[in-house]
Amino acid sequence: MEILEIQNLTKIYKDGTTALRDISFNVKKGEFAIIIGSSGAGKSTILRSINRLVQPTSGSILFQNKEITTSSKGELRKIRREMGMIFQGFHLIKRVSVLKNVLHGRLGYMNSFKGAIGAFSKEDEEAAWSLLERVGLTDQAYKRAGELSGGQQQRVAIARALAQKPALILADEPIASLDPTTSETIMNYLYQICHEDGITCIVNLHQVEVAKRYATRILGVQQGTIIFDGSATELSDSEIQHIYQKKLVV
Ligand SMILES: Nc1ncnc2c1ncn2[C@@H]1O[C@H](COP(=O)(O)OP(=O)(O)OP(=O)(O)O)[C@@H](O)[C@H]1O
Repeated sequence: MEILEIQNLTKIYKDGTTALRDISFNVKKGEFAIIIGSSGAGKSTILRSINRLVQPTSGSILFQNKEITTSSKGELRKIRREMGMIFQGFHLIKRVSVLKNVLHGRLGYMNSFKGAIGAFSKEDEEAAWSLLERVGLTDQAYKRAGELSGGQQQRVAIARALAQKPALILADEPIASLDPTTSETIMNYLYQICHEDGITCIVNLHQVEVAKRYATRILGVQQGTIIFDGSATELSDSEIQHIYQKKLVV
């Protein structure tokens, strides 16, 4: 079953930069898709278009059969709570506790008054504790998020994304600022939890070897176009060279 259907997506930024050129691809429920490509290829623009942090110039994005590119503010709020987002820089609120950060994953389901005063339900609190347990951080729950190591902060970000009970997780360079061992831990958590819970995941990565290890599908992007779409075993050295090779500008 398709969870995401992207058709003829183009993004031209205000300054005239064409970041995406007429790209089309579908994602099936349960896929762990990894997008690779050199810096500036358009990876972030793809992810940000999917949750409409970026407004596409043209094209269509259907998420669970709902059109994202033209949805109203209210519809977008509902759509976004089913999409967890994980960033390179973690995007936690550093001065509040780890537990509160995880609970913030529930804000999209609360009215703004309850959200503002932090009136989380008992059910939400229990769920947050069990998510912290899944990412091995119950002993850090009352620490301020900013006191944690980078790898621990990314685990909090994963738990926060899961608190949304998402159908889809979008992870934009989740290991770019972490050392190799910590990166492996993060990828293991992300892969395992998505696999166990049937959550579809799209990850942007720079590290091709890591992509090959985890991806059920790899998308290779070059200058705003998808030039490879296949499995890790299909991604040969020459394909990798092709993806990372810059076209000559004449
Ligand atoms: N807000 C913006 N305004 C203008 N151009 C932008 C903007 N954001 C991105 N771009 C440009 O769009 C192109 C694609 O950028 P994008 O960030 O999607 O690439 P990327 O593959 O994610 O790169 P990286 O791996 O370095 O994060 C690049 O040429 C970039 O400079």
